[in-house]
Amino acid sequence: MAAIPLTPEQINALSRELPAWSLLNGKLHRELRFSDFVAAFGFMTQVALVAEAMGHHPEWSNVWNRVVVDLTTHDTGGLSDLDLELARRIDALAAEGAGR
Ligand SMILES: C[C@H](O)[C@H](O)[C@H]1CNC2=NC(N)=NC(=O)C2=N1
Repeated sequence: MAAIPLTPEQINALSRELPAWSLLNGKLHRELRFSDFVAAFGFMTQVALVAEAMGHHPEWSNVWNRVVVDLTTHDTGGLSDLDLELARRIDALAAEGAGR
C-alpha cells in the first residue's frame, strides 16, 4: 500500500478526529491501559494482525497492562494516511472491549 503524506490541514484536524491520540515528536501517540497483561497482549495480537494485513506497523511497547503506541511512516519520513487508518483501527479494537 503506497503511503500518502498527510497535508498540514489533515494534521491540524487530527485532534478532532482522533481525540485519544496526541502528536508527540511528530508521531501519533496513544497510551492504553488494560485490566492485566493478557488483555494487553490480546489487544496487541489483534493489532498485529491488522498491521500485517495493512503492511503498516506500529512502534510500540508493553509493560504489564500498559501499551504505548507511536505511529509514523518510515517510507515517507512523516505521517501518512496509513497512520490515520491504523489509528482508527486501533481505536476500534480498543473500544471493542479489550480495554483502555
Ligand atoms: C515493504 C514494507 O511493506 C514496508 O517497508 C512497510 C512495512 N511497514 C511499515 N510500517 C511503518 N510504520 N512505516 C513504513 O514505512 C512501513 N513500511
